[in-house]
Amino acid sequence: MSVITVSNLTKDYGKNRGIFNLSFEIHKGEVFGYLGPNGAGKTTTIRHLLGFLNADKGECHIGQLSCRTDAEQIQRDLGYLPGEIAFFDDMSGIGYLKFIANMRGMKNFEKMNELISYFELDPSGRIKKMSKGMKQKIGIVSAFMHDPSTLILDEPTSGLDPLMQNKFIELILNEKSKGKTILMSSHSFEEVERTCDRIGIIKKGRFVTIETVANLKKAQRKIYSISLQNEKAAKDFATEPLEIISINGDKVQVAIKDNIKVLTTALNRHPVTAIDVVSQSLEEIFMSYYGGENNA
Ligand SMILES: Nc1ncnc2c1ncn2[C@@H]1O[C@H](COP(=O)(O)OP(=O)(O)OP(=O)(O)O)[C@@H](O)[C@H]1O
Repeated sequence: MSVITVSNLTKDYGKNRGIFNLSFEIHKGEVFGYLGPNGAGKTTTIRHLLGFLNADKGECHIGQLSCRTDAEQIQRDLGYLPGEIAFFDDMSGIGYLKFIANMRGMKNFEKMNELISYFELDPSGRIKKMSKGMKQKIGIVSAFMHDPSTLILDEPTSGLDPLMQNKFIELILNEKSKGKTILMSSHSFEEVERTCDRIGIIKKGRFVTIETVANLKKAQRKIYSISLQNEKAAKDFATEPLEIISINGDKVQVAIKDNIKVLTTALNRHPVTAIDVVSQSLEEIFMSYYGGENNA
């Protein structure tokens, strides 16, 4: 069952900036990672889902609600963590949380208190005086405290230290086990790898891929490091019809996708002393989609 549905969503800011014909669905109980370089269009998409922006073309829905016409209800029900949180700086952390709770008509504060202690947060001080990480924790508590069934989180761990990032990942896994549906934009490959079922990567406002994490890993070629008896043998090995990545002394690195037979034939023909698989991290896989560009 689709919980978040985006159809042909387009917002054209001119000069090829914005988002163009984006379509995707996020199913119940799924954690969807929304990735892309800076300026790719992640926040623009999210702002449409919250009903803060109206599309030039296309539409999006959360459950049965239209993000355009039912924005008020969506904003009340959804668990939303913005990329940049606009706080009332003069309020205390707890004052802000109670204010939001009140707006949502929240009666039960159990989850709010649990989250405050889980993230080791002292919300009594004024937000103005809080560190970036503390403010981020307030934002996270605010997004999760009413136990929403759907959450949209824009770079949720930015500003958190590694211990707290880990705690956040545990929180996501726990919420996922309860059937929550989550869209999460992120620049942290580790966080995405550990939490997401599927990933959509956008660049310049268009999808370059939407894939399961498992398939992304599978589709990737494998790198083998072959050790040979000496440098000359390594050079000879490198003349085989294989994709040679590097030759370094008596070691040759080759990339293999479907041509494993070519490799086994080559291995039989040369004085090989060892073979190691060089594992590629998901980050390296992502970077091949990002294309190594700094700009979207
Ligand atoms: N109000 C606006 N007016 C004009 N251009 C805009 C506006 N808002 C966003 N853009 C442009 O649209 C593109 C997408 O921006 P967006 O903030 O959605 O990217 P992002 O993927 O969230 O980036 P980041 O990872 O840096 O947060 C960028 O080129 C940005 O400059």
